[in-house]
Amino acid sequence: MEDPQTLNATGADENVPCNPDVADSEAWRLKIFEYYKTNQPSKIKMVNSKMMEKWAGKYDVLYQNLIKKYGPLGKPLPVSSLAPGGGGKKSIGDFKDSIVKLVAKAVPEHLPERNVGVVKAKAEVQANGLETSTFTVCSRVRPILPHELEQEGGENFAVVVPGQRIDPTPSKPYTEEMLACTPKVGITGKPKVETSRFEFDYAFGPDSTNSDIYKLTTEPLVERCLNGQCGVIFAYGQTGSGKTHTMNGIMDELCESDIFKEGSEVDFTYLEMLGADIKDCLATDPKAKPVAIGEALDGRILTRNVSVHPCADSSALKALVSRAKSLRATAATEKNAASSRAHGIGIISCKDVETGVTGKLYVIDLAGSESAKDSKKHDSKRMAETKQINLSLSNLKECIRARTMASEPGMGGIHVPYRRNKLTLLIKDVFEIGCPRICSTVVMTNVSPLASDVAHSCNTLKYSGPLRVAVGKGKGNLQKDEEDPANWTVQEAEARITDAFGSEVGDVKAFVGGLSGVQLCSLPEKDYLVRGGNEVGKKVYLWMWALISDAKTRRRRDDGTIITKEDEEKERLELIRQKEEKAALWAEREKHLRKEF
Ligand SMILES: Nc1ncnc2c1ncn2[C@@H]1O[C@H](COP(=O)(O)OP(=O)(O)OP(=O)(O)O)[C@@H](O)[C@H]1O
Repeated sequence: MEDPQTLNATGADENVPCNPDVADSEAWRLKIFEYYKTNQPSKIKMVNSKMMEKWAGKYDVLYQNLIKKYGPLGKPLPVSSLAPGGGGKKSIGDFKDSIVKLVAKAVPEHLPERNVGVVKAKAEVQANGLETSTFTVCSRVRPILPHELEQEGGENFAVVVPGQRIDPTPSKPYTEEMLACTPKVGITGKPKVETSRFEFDYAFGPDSTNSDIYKLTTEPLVERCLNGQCGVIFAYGQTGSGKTHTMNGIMDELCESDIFKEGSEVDFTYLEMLGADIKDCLATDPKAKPVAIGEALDGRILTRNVSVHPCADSSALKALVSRAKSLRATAATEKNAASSRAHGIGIISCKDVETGVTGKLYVIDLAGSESAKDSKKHDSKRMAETKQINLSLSNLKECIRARTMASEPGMGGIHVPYRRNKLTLLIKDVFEIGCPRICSTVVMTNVSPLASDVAHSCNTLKYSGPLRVAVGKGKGNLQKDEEDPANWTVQEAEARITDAFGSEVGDVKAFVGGLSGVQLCSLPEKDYLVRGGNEVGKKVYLWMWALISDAKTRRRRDDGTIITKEDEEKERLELIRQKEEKAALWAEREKHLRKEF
């Protein structure tokens, strides 16, 4: 066999034998092996039987391609000229037009009508008393920005796009896809895209406006808030992916919403949180003490040194929102021209003046997640900030994952670590299993459309998609717990209190005051004392809490049915019987053994 060096091709088009002496596969294998060893040693593993089979009869073409891609034998091209993803002399940016066409092919032409009720449908599962916390997980890809469009060359073109609306199945009644088309340049030097599909409740494209998004995702949360419950929407994603744009847009829409209704009082608070440091953005006293968030013995979340701003009407709320936005923007530019380095938390409270029941709506603009590449140039202070941000984001994801897992039938005993972080502690109701105050949470995953960000976008989408629990999938088949006060209607609450306390409470209708069980659960002790007097009010309050804590520790079978006290007693007696039977058997055996020896 001829020495491969003597067949040395010094240029892409030279000396490559079309019908070479070394025509047999083994000789070509050695030749290609030598080539990789010299020009691309890190890929030497690729010379294997699979490759040889694939290129059988076309080894000369393969060799030509290698020369084009990695340079003539012995003169490898510098690494910097190789495109990411395995390209040759040309980079991904050089194939912009072809890749844009390939991405366009992946986009469906006609989409069926959109289902506009996903958040509400999930709320109905809650309304049955079957689930206390539901998650709707959406994604939004922002448009390419004018300055990005103006950039010549590079990877400033869109590869993340909304895809199909998926046909419904019982476990996935409504699903939309987000596609991430990762551009690559193949060994033949041709561009291609690898399409990854991610499923969400809603996938919003660059044409969707904040107002569209508000209607589908946040309007139902306003209803929650007005009913004394809890709604949370937060934006999560890479720095510069559009979180602040989305959450600010949602707050603007909220100012114009139905949140102002007769008989309710609206308050607004805006906090900024970085690790354990919490700042009240709307504090009027410059010497205000640091904000503190903690948990009371009875499980309520208490905040200290937080300014609460009453809003008489929409223009008062607008003024506060725009002050919070501008303060947040100033803080961001002081530190970094582009980035919010802390979580921004807007809290709207709606108090029913008659009943005192307060609903809450949280609009949370999370600090941007950063990859190692993004934070390479940070100084030590910025690195410490990044660490804090990444820690709290990972805790938040862990809590959502654990809470959604706890919604799967048969998944008992799951720990949700919401106390590890002030952000998750603040929105504890979302994570507490069996929390009497029901919560609807919307997770908005923001991604950049750019080819240069596609790896980060894929990671973000890959992580957030599975957090979604399909409507009715969760514990949809759970047996309703009739003993849990959170499930009582107004009439049931009246009947239960009458059964337990008879005439002791006096006028039971006045005591219950038209509140449902879940509303009664969220009343503080002092309200019970006002309703029933110090002695009886306290008795009813303690009785309610005993029922609530029993409901929280109630055991269930895998099929979702409740294990009642009687069932537990039967189980206990059966265990005793089995133990006694075993003991008797052993006693009998021992008797026989004694006889034998
Ligand atoms: N849907 C959109 N339409 C138009 N412009 C958008 C959209 N989304 C984002 N932008 C623009 O993109 C830029 C970055 O967005 P934004 O500041 O919201 O990102 P971010 O994710 O909050 O970043 P960071 O985490 O660094 O704060 C802004 O100039 C914003 O106006």
